[in-house]
Amino acid sequence: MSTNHQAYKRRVYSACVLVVCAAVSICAWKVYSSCLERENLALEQSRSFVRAIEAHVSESLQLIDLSLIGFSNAIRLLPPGARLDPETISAILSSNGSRGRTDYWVLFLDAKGIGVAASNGLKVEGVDYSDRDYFRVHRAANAERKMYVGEPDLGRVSKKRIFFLSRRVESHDGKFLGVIAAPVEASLFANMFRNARFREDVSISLIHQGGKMIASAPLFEEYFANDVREHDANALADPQSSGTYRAYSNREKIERTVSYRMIDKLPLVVSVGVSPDGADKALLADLKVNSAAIFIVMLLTAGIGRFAISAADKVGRAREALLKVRQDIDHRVFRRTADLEEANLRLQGEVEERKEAGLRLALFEKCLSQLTDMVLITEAGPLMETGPRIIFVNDAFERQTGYVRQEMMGRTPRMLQGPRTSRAELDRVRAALERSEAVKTEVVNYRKDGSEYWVEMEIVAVKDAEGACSQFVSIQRDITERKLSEDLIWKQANIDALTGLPNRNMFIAHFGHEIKNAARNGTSLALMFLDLDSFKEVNDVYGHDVGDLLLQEAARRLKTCIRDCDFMGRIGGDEFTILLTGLSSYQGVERVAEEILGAMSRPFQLQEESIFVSASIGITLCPDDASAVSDLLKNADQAMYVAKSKGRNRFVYFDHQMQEEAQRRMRMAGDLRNALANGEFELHYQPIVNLKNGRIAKAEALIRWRHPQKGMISPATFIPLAEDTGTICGVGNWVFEEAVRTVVAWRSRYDPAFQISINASPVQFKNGGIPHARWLSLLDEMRVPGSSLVIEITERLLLDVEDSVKCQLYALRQAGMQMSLDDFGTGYSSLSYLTKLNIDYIKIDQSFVSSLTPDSDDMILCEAMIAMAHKLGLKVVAEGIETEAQCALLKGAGCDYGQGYLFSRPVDARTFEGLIVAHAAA
Ligand SMILES: Nc1nc2c(ncn2[C@@H]2O[C@H](COP(=O)(O)OP(=O)(O)OP(=O)(O)O)[C@@H](O)[C@H]2O)c(=O)[nH]1
Repeated sequence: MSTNHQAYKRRVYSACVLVVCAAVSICAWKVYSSCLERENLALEQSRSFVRAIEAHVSESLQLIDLSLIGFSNAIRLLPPGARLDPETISAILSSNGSRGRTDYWVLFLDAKGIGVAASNGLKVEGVDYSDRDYFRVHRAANAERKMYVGEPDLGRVSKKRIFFLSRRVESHDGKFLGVIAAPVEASLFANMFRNARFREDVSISLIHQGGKMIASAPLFEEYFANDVREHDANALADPQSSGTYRAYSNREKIERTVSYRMIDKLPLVVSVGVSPDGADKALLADLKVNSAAIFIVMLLTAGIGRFAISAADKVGRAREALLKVRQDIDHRVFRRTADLEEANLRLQGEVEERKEAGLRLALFEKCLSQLTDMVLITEAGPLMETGPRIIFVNDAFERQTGYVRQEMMGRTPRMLQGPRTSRAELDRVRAALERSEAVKTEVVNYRKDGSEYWVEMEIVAVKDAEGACSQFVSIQRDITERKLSEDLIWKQANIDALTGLPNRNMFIAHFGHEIKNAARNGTSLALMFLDLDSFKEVNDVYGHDVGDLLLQEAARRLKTCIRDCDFMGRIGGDEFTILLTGLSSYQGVERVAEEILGAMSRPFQLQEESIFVSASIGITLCPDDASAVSDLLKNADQAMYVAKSKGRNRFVYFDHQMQEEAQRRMRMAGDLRNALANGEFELHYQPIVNLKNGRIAKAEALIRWRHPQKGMISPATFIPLAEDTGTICGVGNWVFEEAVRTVVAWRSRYDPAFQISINASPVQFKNGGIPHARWLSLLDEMRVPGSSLVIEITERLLLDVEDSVKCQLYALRQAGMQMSLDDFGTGYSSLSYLTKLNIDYIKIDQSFVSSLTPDSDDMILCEAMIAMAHKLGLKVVAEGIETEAQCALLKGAGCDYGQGYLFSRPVDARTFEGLIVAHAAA
């Protein structure tokens, strides 16, 4: 049973209880109100009744009074002197209306109260009525001329229960004639009262004010003429008014509510009593009726309630069943509606989608046709055997390939592939597509006309609703230009343009791979570092173009000496590296090195010239010597450097002493960089003597390095290092400044024309150049002319002379400085440079002087060089003069100046000054 139904039942119970309570309350209220009502009604009835009785009695008595008035007037109007005898009075009384009436009659009493006659023939004549109250009242002198009602009593003649109405009869002159009285039968009113009672308990009374009962119902006979003053005291106490009081009748054993009323202007009281018992009975009857009604109502309520509950139970069950059915129906309807709405939405969505799809398709087609990228769509057909069939290509695809669409439909993308299309890339693409994965690639494709182009393509798998791959979409872009430029950039970065060999970058990268491969395979490698010997001279003598050709030819020859699996590159000007790979032993290495030396030593036939060069090779072994690219390259370089130093045209294996030597050089290079700042350099001076007069005319400044730990280090050791490391520029500047300061001092002290020669390295002219502005400003500052200095340059500088070098030499000469060509005769000096560069002095190398004897070749060469120099206007300085004989021979040959141990070793400045002084004194 549902909670609703329980609630309903509770409501029914409550309603029943309410109905019963209401019925009981209504009945109680009804009883109570009817009780009140009845009492009020009884009271009201008694009041109305008493008024009606009063009216009736009053009216009846007024009628009788009218008779009395009539008789009275008739007697008064009798002629004066007429006798009031019984005949006359009887005549008067009989002529009027009272005759024949039974309820009252009229009698006349004379002035003495003796009966004269009666209207009904009653024998009252001579009966004394003078004791009657009414007679006494009327006879009194001050008697009022109005009707008087006498007390009830039994009639003296009639013997009836009567009371008297009477009037005083006077003569026309006011003389008392007697009393006209009308005895009225009380039963007349008693009967009327009896008939008027509406209930058994009701009592009606007419009481004389004197206290005697005139008429009553019930118990008329019993109460007549009884003094009821005690009983009806309330009514008689206030004769002017009306009212109500409670009275108890001992005789009837009943209590009544009595309403009384005084009859207007008469000494009579009418009272009507109503017993509350009567009302109680009625109330009881009402109660019974009401109780019965309540009982019936309760029964009915219970019945209805029970019926309602059982009906409600049924209704509840039916309602629940209905509710369930309804809920079920509602649920179904709801679901159905939802399904329908969903289906409707779906349908609408589908319609919209189709519309959109149509629009999209049109848009896509438009976009695809206008796209600059190529689009190719294939079915997701067999990838391995025939390849997927083409089902769509866009306009860009047609333009790019030269095929029209119809030619491509149904065929496979293989029609675009060719010999340079990477198989490996295609395999990778195919593998990805078989997994339905998107894939990107760059491949070479071929147009209809056979020309190739690079494409960058991204292929994605189009999947159907079940996730199965249905098509492949390939978006392609022509990247030929990018590839070409990438290729070019790559080549520029990796390939030596002159020889087509891998350059330093590529060689190093490949070298790294080979080291890994060798480590993996357990094989060894041999690295050769090859530098052509004196290749610079080839350039110098035959020109750069010939040098290029020679390098190309050298590369070709080298290739013939190595296997396909070996790898070689050009890593510098005339430097080649050769990597012998997959070696199980080093036995073949030497043979290859010798073969290379042989190939290089064969003459190079270039531009109808036979040119001879050789090569120096440094060899290092991996993993025996090292396993890192940089270490191996360094090793081979060091070994090559040693091969050079051992006289060139040879190969040298790397050993660890070389490494130590290299490290020593590295340390020294570091020390060299600090030496300048630490003031570790000194200038020593060697005199240059004027051979004609024997005086010290000049001094060559020679640098010395006083190392704090290693002591004095020779320039032959550190100058090449300074040149290699670039510190030579700083060192050269220091030398210049120091020489200027010295020459200033010595010029002022000893010889205003004194000159100091300083050596300038070719590297100084190349690396940043000579800071001639700084040098000249120093000369200005020191107030010394440029001519106080001689710059000694080597033939190397002249051989490699470039415009920038020429400019610098020119600038120095412009400042007044003189030029001296050092080591003259040992190199490939071009004599034309001597005049072009305004050389002032040539210094004959000491190698010509050291073994100088008369008629020797060196003597002839020296004489030739001196003669040539003089012819060109140059002065000659002979170096390395150690003996007087040498000095004499050179002097005899016309040499201008001499320098050597014969005169002095290089000495410090202070000692040199001593030499000047001594020479001057000598
Ligand atoms: N023709 C030509 N010469 C080059 C090229 N690259 C560098 N050189 C020159 O090759 C020469 C290399 O000289 P080095 O190896 O230092 O000296 P070298 O004359 O060979 O003397 P050693 O090596 O000491 O035997 C320099 O003169 C460069 O200017 C090039 O591509 N073509």
